[in-house]
Amino acid sequence: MKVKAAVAHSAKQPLSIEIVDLEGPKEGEVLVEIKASGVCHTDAYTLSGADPEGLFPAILGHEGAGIVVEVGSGVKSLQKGDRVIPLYVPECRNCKFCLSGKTNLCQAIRETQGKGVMPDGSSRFSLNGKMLHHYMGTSTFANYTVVPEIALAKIREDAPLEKVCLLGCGITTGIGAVINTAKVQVGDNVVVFGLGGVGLSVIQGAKLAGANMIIGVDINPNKKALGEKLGMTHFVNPKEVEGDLVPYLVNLTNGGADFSFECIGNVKIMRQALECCHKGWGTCVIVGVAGAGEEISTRPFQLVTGRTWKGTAFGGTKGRTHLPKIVDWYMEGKINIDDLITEFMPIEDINRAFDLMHAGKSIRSVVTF
Ligand SMILES: NC(=O)c1ccc[n+]([C@@H]2O[C@H](COP(=O)([O-])OP(=O)(O)OC[C@H]3O[C@@H](n4cnc5c(N)ncnc54)[C@H](O)[C@@H]3O)[C@@H](O)[C@H]2O)c1
Ligand SMILES: N[C@@H](CCC(=O)N[C@@H](CSCO)C(=O)NCC(=O)O)C(=O)O
Ligand SMILES: [Zn+2]
Ligand SMILES: [Zn+2]
Repeated sequence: MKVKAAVAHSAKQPLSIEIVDLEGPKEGEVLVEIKASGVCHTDAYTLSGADPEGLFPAILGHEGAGIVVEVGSGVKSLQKGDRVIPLYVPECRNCKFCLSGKTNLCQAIRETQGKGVMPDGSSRFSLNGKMLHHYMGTSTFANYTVVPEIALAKIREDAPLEKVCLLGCGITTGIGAVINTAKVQVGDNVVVFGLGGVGLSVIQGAKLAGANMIIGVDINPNKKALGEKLGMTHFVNPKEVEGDLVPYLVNLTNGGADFSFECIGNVKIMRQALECCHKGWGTCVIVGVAGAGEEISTRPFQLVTGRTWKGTAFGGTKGRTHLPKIVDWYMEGKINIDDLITEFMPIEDINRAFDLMHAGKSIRSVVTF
């Protein structure tokens, strides 16, 4: 079939709206009509050329929601008409990782996903007979996409897809980082570096968890108002801090953060995020994605004296099991999605979504089809 897609022909180039060919779903696969997709910083990261797994040409996008149109042979858990959110972290419920009960990082199809193809090693997308790569197993910047059954969370019918698409990545990642990964407790002091869609969702997660101080750190002062609305108690602009940021934060928290979250993807800030943690027990959660070849460093003494570095993908969320409940939280008014959407725009305008992100003028743009 012919579908409309924003194609990334090569790194650093604007996306190009094209009519591309999409093959139907094969065994264990599902054809989904994508109704809306958020634009996450990770899409920009891959488009920038910094992603070691970045492949071109590709159809990017991993924060979508849509409706099942057709299921391939053997698909049992979904049927035509089901509302779904594609998962870049699938949940097969059968691999060593799923069965461990210790992680959400299902590895059933990770290898082919990283190569930009479906589990059988081929792509469903092509343009003028030339193969286009899938991206993160989801490729939501197209009005139709094919996704493995194990990478689709079925959600309730009455959820607005143009809103809950953001649960496909940023908001779930931020809230999950707090609840699943850090396990923030009532009264904890939390520092969040980077107040984009992810960091602001860490703030709302910390508020839900009953944190005491929720300190947001961002170089863009325009993030303050929304941070405060979502539960931030203190805003720190590093450009306005006299002296070093780390002792400033340690002093502000009376000894250091119980938990810090790096939601930028900057390895220098990852160090500051670790070092502002409380001696003896503070934990820094790495959420941001850093470019190819970048490494984190600190004095081992920071770890010897009781600080911990850990990381999270999709906020530790098991998509098929947990996302329906997180959609319920939104429908019940327990979590905020609406305020994080700064603009809806047709897919034709998707390059403006990247421009707004780079200019610090958006939280989440949502493209519709
Ligand atoms: N681990 C995961 O599963 C996961 C999921 C989603 C996103 N991410 C990553 O999380 C990061 C954040 O994503 P996002 O969509 O919220 O991005 P975003 O671009 O919307 O937000 C980033 C924020 O960081 C701020 N910032 C930039 N440099 C800064 C600095 N030096 N000091 C303080 N603040 C600074 C920006 O002003 C902006 O508010 C990205 O690296 C993204 O790739 C990871
Ligand atoms: N391809 C990158 C990895 C990027 C990365 O870490 N992605 C996160 C999700 S970011 C969503 O916005 C993730 O889920 N990681 C786990 C995984 O990729 O298996 C690289 O190679 O550096
Ligand atoms: Zn993302
Ligand atoms: Zn699995």
